[in-house]
Amino acid sequence: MNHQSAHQHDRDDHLMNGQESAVPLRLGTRRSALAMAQSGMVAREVTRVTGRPVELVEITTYGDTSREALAQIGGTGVFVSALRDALLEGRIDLAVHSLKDLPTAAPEGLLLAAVPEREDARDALVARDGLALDELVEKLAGHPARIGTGSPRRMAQLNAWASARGAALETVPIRGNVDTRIGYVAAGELDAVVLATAGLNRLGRSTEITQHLDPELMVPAPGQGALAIECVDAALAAALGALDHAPTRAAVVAERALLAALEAGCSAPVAALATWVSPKELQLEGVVGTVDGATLLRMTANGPLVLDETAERQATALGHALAARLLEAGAANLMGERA
Ligand SMILES: NCc1[nH]cc(CCC(=O)O)c1CC(=O)O
Repeated sequence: MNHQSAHQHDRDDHLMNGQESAVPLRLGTRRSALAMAQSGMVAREVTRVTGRPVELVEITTYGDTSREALAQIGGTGVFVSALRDALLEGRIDLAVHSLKDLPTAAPEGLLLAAVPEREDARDALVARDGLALDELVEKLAGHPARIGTGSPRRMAQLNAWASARGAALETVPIRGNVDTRIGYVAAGELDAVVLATAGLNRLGRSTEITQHLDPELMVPAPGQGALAIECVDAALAAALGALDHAPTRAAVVAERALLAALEAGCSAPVAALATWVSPKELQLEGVVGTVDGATLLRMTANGPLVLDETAERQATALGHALAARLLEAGAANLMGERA
């Protein structure tokens, strides 16, 4: 009997702990297939490191409802603001964003709890007939290849690639989710579209990629392929820190420092990619140009970087140093040339 009640006592304890840990964390997410895929993956990881179940809370952002071109509605923050509002109002406990959609300035009270390990940062071509970019323009024999992208950064680098080869290419501004964009190619309305490799991988659609666009051809957007987990509560942020990948965080901090410094000085397309050339050296490549591709400034900076508590400061310094060199080389003159 004694034995049984002791056993019962254990079970009650266990149940109480179980109940405490069963309070679900509310994870705010956009509703797009890509956002849901990313949030589902993060949700499983959050449960693994916190022991708590996660419930997805769908939030509609302005970027999801507006039909306007992103360059028109301002771009920065349109996919993010509604999620951040929900965090600050306590309607959700954490939010998952694509890091490249995250404005460089964070509002007071939000913590960047984790930057998980980055997926493939490269852009990807999804072209008709399984073609790569050079095969596409060759096959069209002087008729301009029609390539869909709404991104000034992608337009600038596609146009620069084409003019360096005397290839005929026309960028067509498009918007919409991954399905819609690939649909233009399937329907024969466009010869190709450019999308982020990471998004296609996360959606299980990597087989539709006909060419990975290496940085020599196209440097990705700052933060592309990486996710950001934001929250308000410091204890939760500390627990979610287990999902942080220090080398990824340092890389995206460098890329975003470059973006922030250039945003102040120009509104031209900006690309940035930081890669680890050794475990203690980060290389940052930055591109600023005009949408027509006529001017493309491209520079690289290397910095020794130790992944300790000063890592973010070192990465920021690397981004700022490269931005200063780009501005000195004329990046500021590209100001206002956004198309
Ligand atoms: N602006 C939309 C957006 N934000 C993040 C991604 C892709 C996923 C990522 O970069 O992590 C995309 C779609 C795309 O560019 O194809």
